[in-house]
Amino acid sequence: MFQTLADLSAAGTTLGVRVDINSPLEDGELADDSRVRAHLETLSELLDRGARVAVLAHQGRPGGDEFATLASHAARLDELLDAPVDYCDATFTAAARERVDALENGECVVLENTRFYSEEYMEFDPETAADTFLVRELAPALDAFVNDAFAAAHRSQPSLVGFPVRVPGYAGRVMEQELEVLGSIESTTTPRVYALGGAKIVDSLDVARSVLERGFADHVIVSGIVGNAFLLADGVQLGAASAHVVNERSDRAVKRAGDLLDEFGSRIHLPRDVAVERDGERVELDLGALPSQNAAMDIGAKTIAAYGEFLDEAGTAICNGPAGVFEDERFATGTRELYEAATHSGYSIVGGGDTAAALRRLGVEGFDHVSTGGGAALRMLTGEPLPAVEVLRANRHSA
Ligand SMILES: Nc1ncnc2c1ncn2[C@@H]1O[C@H](COP(=O)(O)OP(=O)(O)O)[C@@H](O)[C@H]1O
Ligand SMILES: O=C(OP(=O)(O)O)[C@H](O)COP(=O)(O)O
Repeated sequence: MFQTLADLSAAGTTLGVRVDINSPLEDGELADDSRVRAHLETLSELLDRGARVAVLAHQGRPGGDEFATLASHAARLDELLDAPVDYCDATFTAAARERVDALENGECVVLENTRFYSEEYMEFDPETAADTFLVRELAPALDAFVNDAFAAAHRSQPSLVGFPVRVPGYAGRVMEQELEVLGSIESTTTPRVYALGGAKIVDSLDVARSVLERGFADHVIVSGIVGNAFLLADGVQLGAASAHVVNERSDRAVKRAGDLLDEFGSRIHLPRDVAVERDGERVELDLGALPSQNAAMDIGAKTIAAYGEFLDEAGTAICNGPAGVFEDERFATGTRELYEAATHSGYSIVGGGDTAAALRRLGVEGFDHVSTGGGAALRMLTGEPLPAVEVLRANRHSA
């Protein structure tokens, strides 16, 4: 097991608290604060108990269009938390350490985007991560480390796996709750239906193989780019545009999907129709009416109806990835209706940063558990260990 906040004597201690507030931005500003809100429980509890909190987090990826400072995240936390929240435009330098040292009990400072520092975007074992500048320079300013960043727990990066080597490590409330729900899938009610969509083809293929091989999945229903990969594997001539969207993400996806169909085809269900753009409008095409010059951007009504039957009868529905390009209202139908149907199952779980944002945008509510993680949730569902969790379990420092 691992230590939680119940094991932590927080009053008067200086804590490094790693959260995942990696969020959609618009013009460099926070466009969706769901992940920020997800961590309010942990941060409020620690601050109310008199801790001095230094928040560590990443935003975007180097070179990506959502790579930005955490200034707007800090401002939103200052609005949402009762305690004073400051922002420091450094992460591990002397300036950062001085700012952390200056914290009073019940105060919080958000340190700068960890990925502004090159080693953070590399993967290391915990001991090597503990020797990176970020961890080596900042750890002496901390009494303990709390990891609440479930959504990044699949990344073996310094700010996620290095600190528990140097100071006592604890799971935050988000981490604790996510591990409890996602770690007990195999004890949920059957039939279990996994709805895998979105763009993370490789992760989704990993999940599909794992849950089918282990007998966790009674049905896997596929949509999104993932569904298109399976259609191509099944010999459906979607068209060059759809094939390009699949192959640019993974040149082995179609082969891997084909292998899964060969081994588990009776439990994998593919779209029966897709939606494409034609003259600016949404047009739904049966598979027999393909190929299409334009890419398949959503699943069609026949698919929604067929998948809805699986979901209505499901004891548990586990979902990740939008069914279509939900950002375009013309192609949001599949996501809206498929995920509405998923909430009618006995127990419904959904994961993914974009998926959760899609559900908020489309007004879909009623899931029993909305995970903060996408890739992390998928990795967890494959039964693979999460590096940031394993280093907490190692529990190198007693409580
Ligand atoms: N048929 C499709 N063609 C192109 N993009 C798609 C399609 N279906 C879904 N998407 C895209 O998938 C993205 C989200 O997928 P993903 O990152 O896997 O979700 P999450 O972050 O929830 O794990 C969305 O931006 C959506 O536009
Ligand atoms: O948004 C995240 O992952 P997700 O898109 O799988 O939910 C996490 O913050 C991890 O970010 P990364 O995939 O850039 O390492």
